[in-house]
Amino acid sequence: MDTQSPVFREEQERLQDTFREIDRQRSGIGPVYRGQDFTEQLLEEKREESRRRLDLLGQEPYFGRLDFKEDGKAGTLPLYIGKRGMDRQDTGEPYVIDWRAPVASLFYSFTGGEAPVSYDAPDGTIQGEIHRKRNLSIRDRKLGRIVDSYERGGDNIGLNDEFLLYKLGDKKDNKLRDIVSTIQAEQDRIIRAPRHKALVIQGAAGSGKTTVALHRLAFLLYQYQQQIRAERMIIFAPNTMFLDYISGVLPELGVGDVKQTTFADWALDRLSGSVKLAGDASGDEPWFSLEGARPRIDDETPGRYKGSLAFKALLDEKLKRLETHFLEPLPFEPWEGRILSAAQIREWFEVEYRHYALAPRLERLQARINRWLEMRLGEIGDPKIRKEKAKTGKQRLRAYANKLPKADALSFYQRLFSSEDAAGIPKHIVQSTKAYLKKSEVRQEDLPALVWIHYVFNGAENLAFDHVVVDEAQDVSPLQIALLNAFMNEPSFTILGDLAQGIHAYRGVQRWEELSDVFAEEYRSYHALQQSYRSTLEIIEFANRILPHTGTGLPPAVPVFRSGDPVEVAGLDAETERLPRIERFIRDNRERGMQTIAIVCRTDEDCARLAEQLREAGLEANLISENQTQYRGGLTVVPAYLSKGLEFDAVLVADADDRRYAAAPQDAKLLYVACTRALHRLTLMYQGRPTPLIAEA
Ligand SMILES: Nc1ncnc2c1ncn2[C@@H]1O[C@H](COP(=O)(O)OP(=O)(O)OP(=O)(O)O)[C@@H](O)[C@H]1O
Repeated sequence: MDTQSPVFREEQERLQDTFREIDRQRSGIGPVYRGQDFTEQLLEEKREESRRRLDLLGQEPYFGRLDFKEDGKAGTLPLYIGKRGMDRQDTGEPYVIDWRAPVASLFYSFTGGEAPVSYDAPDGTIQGEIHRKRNLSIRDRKLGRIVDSYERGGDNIGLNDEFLLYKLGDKKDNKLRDIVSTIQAEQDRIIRAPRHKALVIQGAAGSGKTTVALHRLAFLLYQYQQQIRAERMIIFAPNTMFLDYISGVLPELGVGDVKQTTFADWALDRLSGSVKLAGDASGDEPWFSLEGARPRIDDETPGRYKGSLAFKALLDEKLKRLETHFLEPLPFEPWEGRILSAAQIREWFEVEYRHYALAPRLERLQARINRWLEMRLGEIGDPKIRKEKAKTGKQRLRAYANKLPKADALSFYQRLFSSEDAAGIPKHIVQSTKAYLKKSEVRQEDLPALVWIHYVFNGAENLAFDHVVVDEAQDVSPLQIALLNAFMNEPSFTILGDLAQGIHAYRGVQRWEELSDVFAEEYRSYHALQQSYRSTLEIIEFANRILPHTGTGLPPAVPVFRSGDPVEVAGLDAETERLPRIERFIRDNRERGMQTIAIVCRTDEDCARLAEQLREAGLEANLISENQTQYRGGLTVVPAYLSKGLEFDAVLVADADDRRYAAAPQDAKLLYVACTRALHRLTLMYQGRPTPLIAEA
């Protein structure tokens, strides 16, 4: 829009006025209080929160304007919508509206037309009509672009997507960003879904699943301020590098303190160091290496079996049996002639303490026997005899305690896999598991069961979550979800993933019902996101060719109409051409302003070799490996299986030949992941025969 136009000038004035209001309020808060007065300290927390809010507003006060005419009221009200809200100090009128406020939902749900609209306010439904929807971009305190995506009575053709396309055309750095200014209606429905639901979201690659889940956390914190606390929300993601990549979004939305972890780290924490992971703990190796036939995946694949509800049922049955026969009480005889009967011990354990989980019950029992002993000692008048008896009594109590069974998750698990007890578990799983359990080592696939047993033994240690986000949920198991649900009073989940990217299908789910079966009917809520925002039309259409080979039966992703360069598939005549071609790809894309460039190889070894070759050629690349904790952006060399969740301006899939990506669902999923990482430019390179997965139908 022309910067000289009356509309631009009007918005410019509004913006200046907003900055004046922000500055006024900011200076009204006063300096930071550092004294000892308790009331002042409490007030300071509130003042600090206001400072943070005003700082955020100061960077970009708002991004949208909606002119709303409420039924029964005179005049149209321009509502300015921002990441945080602000009322005018003098009149108390809302001046900027928080994007999470009920009325702001109109900004997202409205997609055009003159029909009446409504939103749910705390006092009931409010109806009215929209007269204008405007996007405003503000950077460095300056008004940039103004795009009207709707004007009542106007022709409104083709305007709707303009601002979105402008945003999607941006180049990426090393962090995921918030999308508050362009949240789409289908995404908004998920973000604003009620709290007590287990939302399962199947979303195409690039449909905004991760972003939407993070916005949902910000929404829940706003909407349920009294019931939900950030530090009782938790995000589970596949690895620490991914957590680093998404770590910018919540602070941008003004949300702090949400726990972010991987399931393995969380599980190991629960088990407080009582188990050791085997060297090959992930057990991923056979599934990603190229050598030999890749194993078949079914319900008896170890990772899938150990994460199944069938295995949980077996555990529960054995745990129940253990509980009923847990204690065969023996009488306790602290010294000759003094006996605490087995019946009394049983009574304490089975009746008095029955409400406790096994481990705290045992602790209470021991403390009770100790108290009984102290009382008996107190009855002895002669101090000398008392001292003698105390000595023997304590010794015998220690010996007695040693004989009591232990409520220890690893021992129980080891016993379960010892031959006679293992009935019901497929033989090949028993054999392979027994081998490493003997060395007191476990694998990641054992962690859900171990934490489950630990939970049954110990209770939920007050660890109730208010909300749980599980990202890349196609790789998690029903037992994991059931376990997390046990740490919550009522289900409140956002579970998101894409079965077509299920490259860990040997431990994940094949159908979403496997996860939603964990919840009662009234909590289940399934959503599908098909529109993909990340990549150009050309890249999405190309990736859609691979999709049918994944065996998931998922429909093709729907592109936003953002056109770019065609996808390039380059055949090489000789190995000597490979490195120069890769170097050229990097150079070309840098010249064209691409900030993040990834070369995706099939295996870790392929990546290590290429990164070394690039280094020798003077190109320093970040080589991504399994234990990476940070994603740095720039030039990256990454194995396909670790590229999941990330995105890059330009992607080169090196070695897209028929050996590395054969006609098999697992390979198709890997290639699909690799190709869908690209925002603007995608090239595939191969020697020999190209992968059959990209053949045109
Ligand atoms: N409504 C939107 N407006 C602008 N950008 C969006 C929108 N929705 C998603 N995006 C962008 O699309 C890209 C993909 O988002 P995100 O990584 O959250 O998707 P995803 O579904 O989790 O992807 P994948 O499964 O492929 O990892 C991001 O760059 C995100 O900012």
